[in-house]
Amino acid sequence: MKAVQLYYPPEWAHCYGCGYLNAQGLRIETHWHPERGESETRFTPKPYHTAIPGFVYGGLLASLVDCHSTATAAAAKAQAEGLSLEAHPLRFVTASLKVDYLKPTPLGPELLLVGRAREVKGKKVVVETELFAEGVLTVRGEAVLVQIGEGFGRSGSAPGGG
Ligand SMILES: CCCCCCCCCCCC(=O)SCCNC(=O)CCNC(=O)[C@H](O)C(C)(C)COP(=O)(O)OP(=O)(O)OC[C@H]1O[C@@H](n2cnc3c(N)ncnc32)[C@H](O)[C@@H]1OP(=O)(O)O
Repeated sequence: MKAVQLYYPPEWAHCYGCGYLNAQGLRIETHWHPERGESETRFTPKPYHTAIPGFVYGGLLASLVDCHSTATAAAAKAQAEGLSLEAHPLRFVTASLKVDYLKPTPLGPELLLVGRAREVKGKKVVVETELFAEGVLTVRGEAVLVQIGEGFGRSGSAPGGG
C-alpha cells in the first residue's frame, strides 16, 4: 500500500515533517486503511530526539501528530468523496493543533500513530490521533486541517484558494 504522502505532487513535498523531498526532514509515511477508516504512521525517534534522558521530546511528538493528521485528512476526504489520491492528490495544511501528553513517551521503541477523521465538511477535516509506545497510549492529538489549492502560499493568492 502506497503511503498518502507519496501522492503529493513535488511542489507540496518539501514539508519538514512529511515531505519526501526534504532530505533533513522526518519524512513520515502514513497508510490509510479504508475498511477501518483509520490511518497509521510508524516512526522510531532517533537518540537525539530526547526530552529528558529516556523520553521523547514533546515537540517531535507534536510534529508527528501534525503531519500524520494532514495525511489522514487527505485520505479521509478522498474516501468521503469517492476520489482516488492517484488522480486527485489532495493537500491539507494545519489550522489548529492540540496535543495532550498523557504519559512520558519512552525513547527507543517504534511509535504508532492511529488517526480517524471526526468531521469531513467542505474544505475542513477534523482529525483525532492516538500515539502508542509499546501498546501504551501516551499522546492524544486533535487537529483542524484545511484543504489548499495550487495557489497556496503564492503572493496575492487567497489562503486555501484554488
Ligand atoms: C507553498 C505551498 C506549500 C504547501 C505544502 C504544505 C505542507 C504542510 C503540511 C504540514 C502541516 C503544516 O505544518 S502546515 C503549516 C502550518 N500551517 C499554516 O501555516 C497555515 C496558516 N493558515 C492559513 O493559511 C489559513 O488560516 C488556513 C488555510 C488554515 C485557513 O484559511 P481559510 O482557507 O481562509 O479558511 P476559512 O475559510 O477561514 O476556514 C475553513 C474552515 O476551517 C476552520 N478554521 C480555520 N482556521 C481555524 C482554526 N485556527 N481553528 C479551528 N478552525 C479553523 C473554519 O472555522 C472553517 O470551518 P467551517 O466554518 O467550514 O466549519
